[in-house]
Amino acid sequence: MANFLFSNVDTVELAKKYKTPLYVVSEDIILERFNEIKKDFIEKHENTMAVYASKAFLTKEMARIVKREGLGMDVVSGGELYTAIKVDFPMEKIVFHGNNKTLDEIEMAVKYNVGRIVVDNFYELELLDKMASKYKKKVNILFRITPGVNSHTHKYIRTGQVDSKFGVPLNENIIYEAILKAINSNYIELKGFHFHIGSQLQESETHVKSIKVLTSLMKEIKDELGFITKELNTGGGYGIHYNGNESRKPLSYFTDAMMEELEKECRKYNLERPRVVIEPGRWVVGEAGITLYTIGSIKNIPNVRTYVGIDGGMPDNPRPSLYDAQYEALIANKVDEEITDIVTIAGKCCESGDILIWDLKTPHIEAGDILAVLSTGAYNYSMASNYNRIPRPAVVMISKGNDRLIVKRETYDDILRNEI
Ligand SMILES: Cc1ncc(COP(=O)(O)O)c(C=O)c1O
Ligand SMILES: N[C@@H](CCCC[NH3+])C(=O)O
Repeated sequence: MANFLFSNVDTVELAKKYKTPLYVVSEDIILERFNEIKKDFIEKHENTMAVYASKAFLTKEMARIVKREGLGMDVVSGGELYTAIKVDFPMEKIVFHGNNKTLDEIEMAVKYNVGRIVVDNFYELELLDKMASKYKKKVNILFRITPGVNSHTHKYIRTGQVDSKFGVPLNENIIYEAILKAINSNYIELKGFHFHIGSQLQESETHVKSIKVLTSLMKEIKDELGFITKELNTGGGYGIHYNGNESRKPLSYFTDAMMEELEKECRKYNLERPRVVIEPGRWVVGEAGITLYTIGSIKNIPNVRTYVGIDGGMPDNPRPSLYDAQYEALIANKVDEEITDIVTIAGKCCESGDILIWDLKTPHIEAGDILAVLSTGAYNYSMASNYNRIPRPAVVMISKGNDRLIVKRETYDDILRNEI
């Protein structure tokens, strides 16, 4: 009987050693992605920078890897920033996002001198101006702009359309006012703009359209306000393979298309090409992670369906119930067995919607088999909860055939830790 090897490590042995459910993350795959970013974006195009969108997957060890590899990091909360602070991440390489940063978060950003604060609205601009003046520091900002393009992805992970909670709307009066306020502040240095149009995108079309929109804005505000855009942060959003036809395209499929459009438009408008920043999250870690579960109860409803129960589900992977996300999976201890059955993988929560995979083709399954769900590296650990008071799984990182624990499995006492 053959076992499933993930990044050259026997996953059944990992399940035995660390128990299940278990997140397994391959440092080898993460490094392949970082190397592709360096070779095909940073070194290929001058005056560029890449920041890893830490919301996809962040632990102290992940932050150390990003730091060691020399990339920047996008954070979206005090908690993500705190993780970076705890590993002495270079603060000038931090980009701080968020549509409603709290005063405490703004203070943290100013105090620790984060490299860029991406300002989402006027309210934030005012709070930031006051905070920077209190600390007598000049802060570097970008404005997040909603470019008004519709991306083809689930509506909950679309962000660039006109009707979005994120960013400054593409409205002349609003944008001019924002820019003038920033320019006239003694404590704010406006470097340029940011857009992020959505996540798990399969085509570069909306990125390219957004570049068109932003360059036209850059031209207009240069003419009208004399403001020169020095930096353009183009967000992330590059898709990966989960299931069916979805694929992870080479990074350059997106970045070359954007750079080409940007250079063309800058020539057309006689603008100097700004520094370009990218912020991939899912593309870096999505396929670098899998989740291992142990199979327990099996319920066969004759002529209807077979439900296969696992020891995790919605709390460690909320994506199927949130976005109808579809995953591929296999029986890790039976990879060479003939596929004979079609089953539905059910999580253990008290929710009918806690189904991880509908109609998965498998060999004959028995209790005790190990299920490996693929492409769970992004937005699984980071979105995990303790629903039904289920402890969060451990995270194991594998590198060059070796495994190491990077996050301990939660205990019941961890769940009760803050309770009085
Ligand atoms: C501002 C910003 N940058 C980067 C990302 C990373 O997105 P993705 O994981 O799709 O690359 C997100 C999340 O969608 C985001 O909101
Ligand atoms: N959490 C989402 C992605 C959100 C992207 C962040 N702006 C997902 O799992 O697909």
